[in-house]
Amino acid sequence: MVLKSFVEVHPDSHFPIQNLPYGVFKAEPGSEARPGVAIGDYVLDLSVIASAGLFDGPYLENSDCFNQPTLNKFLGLGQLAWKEARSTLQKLLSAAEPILRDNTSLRQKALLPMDKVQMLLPIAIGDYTDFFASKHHAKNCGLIFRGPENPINPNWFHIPIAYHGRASSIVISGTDIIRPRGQGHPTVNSLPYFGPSRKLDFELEMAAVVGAGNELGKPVDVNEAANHIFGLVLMNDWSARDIQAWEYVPLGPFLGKSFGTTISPWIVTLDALAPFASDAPDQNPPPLPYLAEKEYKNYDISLQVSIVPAGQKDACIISRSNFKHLYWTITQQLAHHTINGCNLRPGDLLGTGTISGPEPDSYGCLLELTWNGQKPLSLGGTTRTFLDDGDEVIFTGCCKGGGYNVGFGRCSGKILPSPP
Ligand SMILES: O=C(O)/C=C/C(=O)CC(=O)CC(=O)O
Ligand SMILES: [Ca+2]
Ligand SMILES: [Mg+2]
Repeated sequence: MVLKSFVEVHPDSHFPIQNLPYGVFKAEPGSEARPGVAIGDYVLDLSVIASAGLFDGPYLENSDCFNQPTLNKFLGLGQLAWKEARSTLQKLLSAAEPILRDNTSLRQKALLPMDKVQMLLPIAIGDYTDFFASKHHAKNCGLIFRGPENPINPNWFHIPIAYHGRASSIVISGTDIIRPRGQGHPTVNSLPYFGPSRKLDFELEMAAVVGAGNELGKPVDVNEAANHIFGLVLMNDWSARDIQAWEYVPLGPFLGKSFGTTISPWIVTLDALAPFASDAPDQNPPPLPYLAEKEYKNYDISLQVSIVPAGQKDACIISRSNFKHLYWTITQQLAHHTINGCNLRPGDLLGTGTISGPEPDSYGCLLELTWNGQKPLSLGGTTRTFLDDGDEVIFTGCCKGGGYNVGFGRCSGKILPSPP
């Protein structure tokens, strides 16, 4: 039988009792930030549950991890504490359990309507890394940026390539993104262009949130790597293609990427995603032993990108992709990240890279969808090559289970004009 909550949850909801993703919210503008989990259209305030003494297992009983303005402390406690929290919360919220169900005053204090609270960044992100793990995306970018000779560099099939991103400009879904200014390619015999980016793009990604870290000098074994990942969020790695194309040869992404990155507010745990595990694509050539896994696992997460064009009300779907298309798994990414001894810390964010599928309608950015502006997209009676000021980009992600969803909600951002 499918587990049910006493909280009424619509069958289409992303947040049934099987999910219970973690976020950080403010009940009112002046109030303190605190951790919560999503259940249907409500947020369960974990500080209230903790104060009521309802986390009574060995790992959480005397912990103040739910009286914090971020989830970092809880993440650092490790997977046994996460499992204890999940089983405590699933029990408390289940239809059969009277403790919270039948305590009206506690219920009113602990369950807050989601549309009344403000969601914040759930973690303090010390370091942010962005991988490049979709073969389809790597190939398309190679064809566009480097030509048909060798679209994918040979090292790509051996190394989960990444770049170090900028943590300070990571923002929560719903935050406006200011169009960056920067340098673009000179035309023949002229100086480089300087001004507002003319090729502003999104990148459909997900990101792993690091739970327990590793010590400097002590790499994480690839078959242990899942124990270090707390969960996943949706991520938009906003990218200015003109700035990127001019600056990144030979060193890689810098100002073309660092002006903003958006994440969704709810961290869906790997425990909630476990029923949706799917086989990752075959890796040929086989990876080196330190990247060889007992099981190559992705998750079947349907992803969708829509745009509300400037001045319009309705969203137009422009791409449908899936997390399962990633070539390098998140566990290989994490193991590779630490193989030189680099230490990860609770709350670090590891972007997967743009998640493009094999079909043109599953590409994960406008660079690919419009083939660098050569094939404009039609949407809502207008067309786009790259993003206009006023456009809003919305990602959603959801796993469909037997009788329930495990979803991520949305990750959105609207483009504001560059400063004058
Ligand atoms: O050089 C290229 O082919 C393009 C690279 C990127 O845009 C970097 C990036 O953000 C990787 C990714 O999202 O997959
Ligand atoms: Ca990216
Ligand atoms: Mg970015």
